Amino acid sequence: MSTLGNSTNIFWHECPVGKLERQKLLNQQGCVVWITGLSGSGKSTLACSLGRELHSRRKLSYVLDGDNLRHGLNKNLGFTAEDRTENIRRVGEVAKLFADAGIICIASLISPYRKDRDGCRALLPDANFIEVFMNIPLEVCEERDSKGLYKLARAGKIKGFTGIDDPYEPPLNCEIEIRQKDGVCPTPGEMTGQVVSYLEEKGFLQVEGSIPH
Ligand SMILES: Nc1ncnc2c1ncn2[C@@H]1O[C@H](COP(=O)(O)OS(=O)(=O)O)[C@@H](OP(=O)(O)O)[C@H]1O
Ligand SMILES: Nc1ncnc2c1ncn2[C@@H]1O[C@H](COP(=O)(O)OP(=O)(O)O)[C@@H](O)[C@H]1O
Repeated sequence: MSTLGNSTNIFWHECPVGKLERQKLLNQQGCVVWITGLSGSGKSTLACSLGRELHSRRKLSYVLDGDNLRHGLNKNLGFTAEDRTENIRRVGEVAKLFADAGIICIASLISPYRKDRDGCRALLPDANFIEVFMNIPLEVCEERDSKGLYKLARAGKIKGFTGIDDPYEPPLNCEIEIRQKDGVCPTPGEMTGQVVSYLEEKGFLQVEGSIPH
């Protein structure tokens, strides 16, 4: 018997098929690619492009996109500091389940607070949490303004917009940084290549003793 959070009298039930067996079936290692950055920095673009590239390599991935999850799982949350923290906590827990399933989980959320991202990292073995920082200047994100939200925030019609009147805390020690070179943003293909190379180098795209199909 154990006590956890607000739940009492709960038990952990071990299932017979474990993570390693699932990974062998998939010939890959479950992990979380956590993409953080300002609105408009290219998180969703990278997440989708990465998912497509992994799929073409017969690797199973799944995208957890902040905007999309707020249509369902997180529809009761807004953008106060408390709600953002709860948003990230929930997605971190879901991402952990996907990684345990052997899937390469791609989470793309602003996730503005360092301690919240670190909390998600702490749910997994450290190497299995790959933090990708979209280090794209605010001016570039604002210039893109694909949803028109920066314009509304500047006009005071959205309060507490990240980067305008709400904080963003950049990672101190991320695994991957996407940044401009000579004032030019990498293309979606280049960003994707950077992440795939990392996954390949660290051995996430294969597993010893995989079961042939
Ligand atoms: N106040 C405020 N601040 C920032 N973003 C806002 C806000 N209001 C709405 N939006 C839209 O919500 C998307 C961000 O959702 P997230 O779940 O990723 O945010 S967070 O991680 O909880 O901070 C974000 O999507 P992206 O542009 O894809 O980042 C916006 O479209
Ligand atoms: N590497 C890139 N180079 C040029 N434009 C990009 C790049 N990545 C994203 N964009 C464009 O910027 C806008 C915002 O991208 P998006 O992926 O929606 O950002 P986020 O999910 O961080 O809000 C979109 O119009 C997208 O096409």
